[in-house]
Amino acid sequence: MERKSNFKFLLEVSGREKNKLYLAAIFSVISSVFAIGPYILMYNIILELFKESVSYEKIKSMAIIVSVIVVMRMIIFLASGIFSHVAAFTILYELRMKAVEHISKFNMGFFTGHTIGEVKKTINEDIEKLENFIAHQIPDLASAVVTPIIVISYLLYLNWKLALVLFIPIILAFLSQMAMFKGMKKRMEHYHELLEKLNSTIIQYINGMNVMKAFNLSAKSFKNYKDTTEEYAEYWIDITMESAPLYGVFLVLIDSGLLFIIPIGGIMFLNGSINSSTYILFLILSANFLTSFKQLLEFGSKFSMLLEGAGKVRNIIEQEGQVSGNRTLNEVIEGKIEFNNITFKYDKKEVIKDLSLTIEPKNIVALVGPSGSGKTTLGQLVGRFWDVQEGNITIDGIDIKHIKMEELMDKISFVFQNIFMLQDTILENIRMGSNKSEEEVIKASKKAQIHDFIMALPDGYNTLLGEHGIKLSGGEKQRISIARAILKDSPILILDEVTSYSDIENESKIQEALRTLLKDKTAIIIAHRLYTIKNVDKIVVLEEGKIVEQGDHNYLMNKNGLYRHLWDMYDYEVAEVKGGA
Ligand SMILES: Nc1ncnc2c1ncn2[C@@H]1O[C@H](COP(=O)(O)OP(=O)(O)OP(=O)(O)O)[C@@H](O)[C@H]1O
Repeated sequence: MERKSNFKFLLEVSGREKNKLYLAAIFSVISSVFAIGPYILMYNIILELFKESVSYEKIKSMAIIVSVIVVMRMIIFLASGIFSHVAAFTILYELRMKAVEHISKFNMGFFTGHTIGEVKKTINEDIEKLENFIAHQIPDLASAVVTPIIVISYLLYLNWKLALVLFIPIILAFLSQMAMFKGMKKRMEHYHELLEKLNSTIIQYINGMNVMKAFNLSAKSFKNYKDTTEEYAEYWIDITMESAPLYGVFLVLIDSGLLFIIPIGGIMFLNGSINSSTYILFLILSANFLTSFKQLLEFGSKFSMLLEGAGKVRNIIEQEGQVSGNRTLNEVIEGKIEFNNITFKYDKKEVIKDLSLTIEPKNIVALVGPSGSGKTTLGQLVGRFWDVQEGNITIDGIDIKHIKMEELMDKISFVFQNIFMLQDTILENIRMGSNKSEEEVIKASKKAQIHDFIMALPDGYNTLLGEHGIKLSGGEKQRISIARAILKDSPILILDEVTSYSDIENESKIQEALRTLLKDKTAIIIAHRLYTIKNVDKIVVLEEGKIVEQGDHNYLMNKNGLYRHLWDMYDYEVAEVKGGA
């Protein structure tokens, strides 16, 4: 069932460049027909040589025809390759763009359900395998089907009885192939699983190297990689051991065609049912016929591998993305956020439970609570990183699911702890694809307290970040990310407060930058350090996905509940640190 639809998908994908592919297939067939030409001429030359008076003129002209055919075949073969490759790379480009574009529509859930290794393998390797199918196998298949048909039809026409003899090795070889492919689909699925595992262990091993080194875990992780590589090697050894005998039988049977033709043809020749020329032609063409047939059967083995890969590509391309709403928002919005009886679970466990909360326009609300109480999740739900299962979230009374995704993203800025930097200049890292001018970027950077730092760099705003450029400290990245948000100037802000600052100077600069950023915005601060949120409009205390208290600092301190308890613990920790220092 799945196999069929994966095949359909392959045809559909290839169909986008069908004219080029038809041409490639036609040229490929012509080139294979031309490939038979030299055999026929060879046969005629042999016949000529057997004649009593050999005409060297005739042989010479046949030799010239053979060379012309060989050259023409080469040209036609090249043309077929050019058409199929142009088609393949056009399709591959489209598929890759589509896959990458489509991925951005998935909610974060997709990326927790699939490893980076898996996604990378699909976009790079599985799509690349389609190139093999489109550029090589479609034209090869066309000629592998057409050539044996032409040859066998001709042989049947010459002498159908002797031609039927050729079917004996074919039927036997076919049976051995069937035995070889039994359970192939399962094996191919296992092969792809192993390859993905191999990919993700490599990525994990390299990406996590610094953390693992710090914890002395690199040996363990290396062991994971080693084990997966071993498993992969064992898989191939098993497959080879299992299929090698059957493949050997297949090859022998296919090549045994002449074993049947020589004696049976010989007997027929001796009893006068065929003449010598027919006998010679059979000997020559049956070898050609069986080789093309071998190609056709071998195609089957590559094909099941390809279908499995095509299935993976489909999984990404046809995976339902997050449905964007179609409502647009006013240029200027109030920025009121309401959570109406929302319930959310990542998997089975409810992380947010029937929660309701209203955040008035331009108010700053801090979410506090023990680790794992759902603060980050609640913040991310506003940007539809995930969709709630029950209830709804509204902005100015409009359900966020109904708002156009681009509009929603335009109205919300996120400042996370884990800041992603593009491998680009600082200017572009602050601009983040917007068309804001350099002056505006500089203004935002000044407000974010990062301008002086940038100006002290050798290339200023044109300094490259990333692998080939400079590295930033955590606090500097934080200020760049604040500059991004100031420049974007969205009315709503979701801020995941950093847990620790590298130094006092950085800390005071970041606090100053945040004050500018938060001015006149509706903001949700996911708070980890209680003293930074003492003055916000409302503090919401979460525990196991529920609001247990809310109010301002003084109210909550007097209430003597969880908030007070968190403060007591916090004071104790701070005193400990100070005492220890
Ligand atoms: N991507 C995810 N997939 C599955 N479960 C998740 C995911 N992210 C968080 N969780 C779980 O959801 C719960 C709430 O997590 P969340 O990060 O929202 O809490 P938090 O209050 O922000 O915690 P912290 O203060 O430690 O950052 C936790 O039990 C966590 O394990």
